[in-house]
Amino acid sequence: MRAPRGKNKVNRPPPLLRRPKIRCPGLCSGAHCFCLITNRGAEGELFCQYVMSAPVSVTALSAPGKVLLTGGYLCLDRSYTGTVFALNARIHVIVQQLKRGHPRGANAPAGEAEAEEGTVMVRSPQFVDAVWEYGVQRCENGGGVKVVQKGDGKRNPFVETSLSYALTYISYVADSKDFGSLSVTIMADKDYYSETDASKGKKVKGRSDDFVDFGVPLFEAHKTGLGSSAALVTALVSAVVIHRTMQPEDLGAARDKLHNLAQAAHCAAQGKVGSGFDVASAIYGSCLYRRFSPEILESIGDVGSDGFEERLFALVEDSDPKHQWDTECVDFGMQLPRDMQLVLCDVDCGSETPSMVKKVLEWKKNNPVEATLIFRNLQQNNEKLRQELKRMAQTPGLNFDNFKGISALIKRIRQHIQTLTRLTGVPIEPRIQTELIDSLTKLEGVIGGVVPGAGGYDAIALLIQDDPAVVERVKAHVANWTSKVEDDFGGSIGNVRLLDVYHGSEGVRNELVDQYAGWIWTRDLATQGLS
Ligand SMILES: Nc1ncnc2c1ncn2[C@@H]1O[C@H](COP(=O)(O)OP(=O)(O)O)[C@@H](O)[C@H]1O
Ligand SMILES: C[C@@](O)(CCOP(=O)(O)OP(=O)(O)O)CC(=O)O
Repeated sequence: MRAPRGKNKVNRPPPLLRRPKIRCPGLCSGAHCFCLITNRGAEGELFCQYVMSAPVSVTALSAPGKVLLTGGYLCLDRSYTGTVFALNARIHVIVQQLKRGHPRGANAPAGEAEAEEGTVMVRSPQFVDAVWEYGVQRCENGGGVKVVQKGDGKRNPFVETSLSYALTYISYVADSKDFGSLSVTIMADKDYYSETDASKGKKVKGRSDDFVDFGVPLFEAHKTGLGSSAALVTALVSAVVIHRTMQPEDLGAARDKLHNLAQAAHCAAQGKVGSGFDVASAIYGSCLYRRFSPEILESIGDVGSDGFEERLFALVEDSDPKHQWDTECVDFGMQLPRDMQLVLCDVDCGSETPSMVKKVLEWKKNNPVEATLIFRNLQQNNEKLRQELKRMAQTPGLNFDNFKGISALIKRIRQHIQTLTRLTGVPIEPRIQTELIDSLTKLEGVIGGVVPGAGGYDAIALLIQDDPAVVERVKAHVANWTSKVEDDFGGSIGNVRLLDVYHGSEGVRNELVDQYAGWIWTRDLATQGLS
């Protein structure tokens, strides 16, 4: 079914005043010195507005990061499941419609005539030089809509693919290829990346301190492994689709289609079909996840190939009887039991998931009997743990003293993971992680801990009593942590620190724009009654 075309949600503001050209000290990091200064900050400093045009409507939403508590490797196979928890760390995307047909005029670089028809300007203002400008290209023979990066800056495949997929879908649904120009701002909660000197720095007057300035280029930032790309792709495709074809209140009803679109875009950007648990939790929130059959995405082809838009439309609408979506997200939005909290400990070390996955799958293929035995054992215990958590979440009046069964189940799961580590020769739970989890588990108030997802030298997940004193105890324990064992894979642990991240439960959701004050064009939004 074709959805109605988007409507402007607010009245257009009066045209911007043109001012003399000055290098911008602010939001765009000076990268766009062709822009005209139009805004004054709280201390009288001038900020640019990219001057292409004035924002006329805005859509803001966010999607959560994830932690795959159990089911790493298993959930790549539809015979098994994974329990994924959404986190309260979220990636936000704000889409602003820019005034139509407004050329970049005298400031436009030569040879960019097509930019005047449709430009997408994407910024991640928490990072240095994180600005990507795209022209919108219509492809022949139903090949869809492709965004083409201008300039020779480092590409961002996740942003680029999400935009191409979202615009292709919209143009087909709305039967129009006319998007005007869009500005997209990406904001990430601070715990997606390790701290930097800048992120620990002082608050900037007039700018919301819900978000921090990392002060480094994005590609130098050290990820903490919360699933930034899946949350980003999910928030970005959802924001663009909602912005152009729906109203924010349609988000709930559109979830399944947005899930299909985000899975397709994320796989294309990654260049591989993963289990998709991260995109699913970004859309639906915490859930028991069973993956989709990988064949569903195999025949989609590339943006620009003949008939791509029709194939993408059928995929998103789930209208191809030969390739029907079979993702299962059960109990989505599930909660933890009362008096229980989930926290993550960053070990400042990160692992290479793709090669670990490849090696485990190779081992599984070469050792089918052993692999089935251990995967089944793991699945059974993972399922027991999930059922127990669910039962406790639904039982009133429980507290920490009731969590002994959970501790025992986690221990058993870890024994199987340690066996898998030994058999595969892949550092899923390497010895230095075992040492850290074991020592944390002995602390009063800690229920248990696991290496989530693919494991490796990534952050560990702890279930603890929901009490600030326990958080302080864990923090004190890991401060100045040094390993006393020799690692079986030669790994080492850097700074261990408790991330300020908890269970969040909720999937993609609409956001209010006032929380982005100082990061987006709030002055204009305020005059439009939006902030
Ligand atoms: N704040 C951001 N702004 C723009 N792009 C981002 C941002 N955060 C992440 N990305 C994109 O996601 C990529 C990281 O994805 P990936 O390596 O799969 O890590 P993760 O495990 O966190 O998903 C980055 O290289 C970048 O392309
Ligand atoms: C191995 C896996 O089953 C789980 C990987 O989980 P992680 O949370 O480790 O993933 P990344 O965000 O890619 O680092 C692969 C999958 O399911 O896709």
